[in-house]
Amino acid sequence: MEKLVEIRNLKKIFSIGSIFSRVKITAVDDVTFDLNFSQIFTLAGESGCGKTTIAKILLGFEEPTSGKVLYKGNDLTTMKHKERSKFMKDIQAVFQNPFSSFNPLRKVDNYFFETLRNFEIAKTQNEAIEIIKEKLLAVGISFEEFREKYPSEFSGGQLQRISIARSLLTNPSLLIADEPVSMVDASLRMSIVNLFKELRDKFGLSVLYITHDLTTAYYVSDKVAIMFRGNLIEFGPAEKVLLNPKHPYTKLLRESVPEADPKRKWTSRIKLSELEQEEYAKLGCKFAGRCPEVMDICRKNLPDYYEVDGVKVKCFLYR
Ligand SMILES: Nc1ncnc2c1ncn2[C@@H]1O[C@H](COP(=O)(O)OP(=O)(O)OP(=O)(O)O)[C@@H](O)[C@H]1O
Repeated sequence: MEKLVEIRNLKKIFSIGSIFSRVKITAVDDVTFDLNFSQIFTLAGESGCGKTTIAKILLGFEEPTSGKVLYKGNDLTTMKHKERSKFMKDIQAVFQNPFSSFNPLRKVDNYFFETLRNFEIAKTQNEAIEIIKEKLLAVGISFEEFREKYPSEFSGGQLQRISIARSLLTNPSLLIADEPVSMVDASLRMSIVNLFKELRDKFGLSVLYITHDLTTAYYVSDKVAIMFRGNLIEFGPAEKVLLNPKHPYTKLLRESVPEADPKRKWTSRIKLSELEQEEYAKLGCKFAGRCPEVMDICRKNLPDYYEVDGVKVKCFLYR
């Protein structure tokens, strides 16, 4: 299968705190993976493990400290702003809270017409309406129920579907969806993430799905990578990783599915918990302090990847 995104040895170091109490954390630590065309790739892990930082680097909102991101063979990390803007159309994002993506005083259809105008996708109003109808149909919303309405006239689930339709207007190859259903009613979550599969099959879309929720991840993903304190600790085909986890952290994560924080914002102030600081600073395996199967070596050295049953696992148990 052809590669859409190639992430190579990606690293992002943040400095947090005041000059008197500076802390450095490697939020993304030597991360390498491929995302193929027409593939749903899930990054899963508890809050603060580095998932969103990877998404931000892909979207150009953060610069990596080192490493490469190749998109369709082009290195996004060394590209000048003007060159990079060519890819803005091709990589779209959907966020946790659909209500914060739209101004409450502006009709939602305005955003759609504006995007089609800005990217010169439709030449006439009629052409624009046809494109909008097609994209809305793909997410199960009719043009009639959508036109001339304000964001507050939709439910959270409807508005998230509409956000997804909006992201499709530019015919992207990649959709980055960061916790897209954590604020949606639990009964509707599956139907929304199932859209990713339909869009993959209908438009050949690839999706980078970022979540805490292993249940939706299991149903929609082709591949899953589990992250812990900046490292991908286990990745491979979704069924193998989630039905038969190898890493002790993945096993624990399966038992206690953490909830996403609904107050979390992409721009919120950064505060590190003590546990987070301590784990990020560890020399060996970052999970050693909590691991039920910890060995001496885990506290001193960071394990390599070992291949077990088609899955890559960063754990000395598989040496
Ligand atoms: N701009 C920043 N400045 C300093 N530290 C940051 C910044 N952005 C993220 N971090 C820190 O990097 C670590 C990884 O954060 P990130 O948001 O990528 O994690 P996450 O897995 O997406 O978690 P969440 O789901 O809560 O957003 C966290 O410890 C966070 O506090």
